[in-house]
Amino acid sequence: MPVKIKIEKKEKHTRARLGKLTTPHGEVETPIFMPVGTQATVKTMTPEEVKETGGRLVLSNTYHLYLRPGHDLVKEAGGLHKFMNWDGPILTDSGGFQVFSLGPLRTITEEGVEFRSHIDGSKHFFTPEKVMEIEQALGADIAMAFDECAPYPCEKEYAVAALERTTRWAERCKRVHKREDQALFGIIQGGVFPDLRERSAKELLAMDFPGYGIGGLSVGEPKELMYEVLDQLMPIMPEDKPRYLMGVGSPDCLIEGVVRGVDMFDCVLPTRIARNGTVFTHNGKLTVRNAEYARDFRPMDQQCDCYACRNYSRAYIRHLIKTDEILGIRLTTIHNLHFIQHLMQNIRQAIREDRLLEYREDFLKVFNAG
Ligand SMILES: CC1(C)O[C@@H]2[C@@H](CO[C@@]3(CNc4nc5cc6c(=O)[nH]c(N)nc6cc5[nH]4)OC(C)(C)O[C@@H]23)O1
Repeated sequence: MPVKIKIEKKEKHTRARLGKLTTPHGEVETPIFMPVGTQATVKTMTPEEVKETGGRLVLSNTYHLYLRPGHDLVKEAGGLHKFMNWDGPILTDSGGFQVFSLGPLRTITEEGVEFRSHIDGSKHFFTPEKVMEIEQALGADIAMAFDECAPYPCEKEYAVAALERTTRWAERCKRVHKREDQALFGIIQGGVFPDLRERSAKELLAMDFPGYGIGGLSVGEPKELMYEVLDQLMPIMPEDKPRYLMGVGSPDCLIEGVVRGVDMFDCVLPTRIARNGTVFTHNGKLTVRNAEYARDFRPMDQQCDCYACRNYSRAYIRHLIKTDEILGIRLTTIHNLHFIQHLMQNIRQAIREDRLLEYREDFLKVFNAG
């Protein structure tokens, strides 16, 4: 079994779990936030810096790496771990979401998806079999199945068709996935319809994947609706398999997801807003590029002990960002990744001490007041 989760403790008042996820490239603690490295790099960070912020498992993307530099090149380089010099676990998303979010540039059939590259408009055709070939060549520890993510909002009929195709494609992925040192995770769809979520889950649970992505969320639906879907879905998920909420998220969504039994998260938010000059602080978000910080010689977050907050002021980081100095977005990225990983560490400690609900209240009271 290349990937398995061992639940160390269940929080007394919620569905939250503390776990250890074992992979061919090492063991990580859950709940875990996975920094996104779409094109085989967590943008602006060296692997050592990602580790220094607390990152242990990173994401990369099949669609992007297939287009550039090509999965055959990555395989020739010795696989993704060697290519990007990351010796910890890696998860690759299947690109299902990317090709669907290309909008009019794609055509869906039972066989697969024809799409045009967002780079040069060239035509490509992804089938479950092709995506498995790509992911096995890349060599991540966890590979996501090729699925169809229904948009939000969408008609129930559309969500039914997408979940049924997702189930059929999951079977096709499983049939051709041979790499022993790579775990294939199924992805649950069903939009925001409780009965469809239950049906998608049961069909995929019957295939006995080692772990499950919860797809089709964080696609524009209200947060409360996402929480409702989780409230209905989690009770039927097996205790001994990892639950991975795809594309989530912000600090409040991470806490709410853990409360509902999610083990794994990924999101571009912390690194994306960092490149726009916005950082998370204990008092909410701070856009350090704003003029009000021009002569503010305090650290971005006075409660933070990350490299950026220990050594640089808001004024200096604002100056770097305003002058397009690359160090500026590197420092905001280091801070945001550290902030999120520190939040996850506090969440895991709160589970250990059965005080996750108190932690949620305390954290959000200050964070949302900012
Ligand atoms: C939150 C935030 C900042 O994250 C950004 C942007 C828009 O939302 C995101 C994050 N949400 C997200 N939902 C997903 C659902 C699936 C899914 O159903 N299947 C598969 N294979 N992969 C998925 C990946 C997902 N990512 O999705 C893209 C478009 C990748 O950019 C992200 O808002």
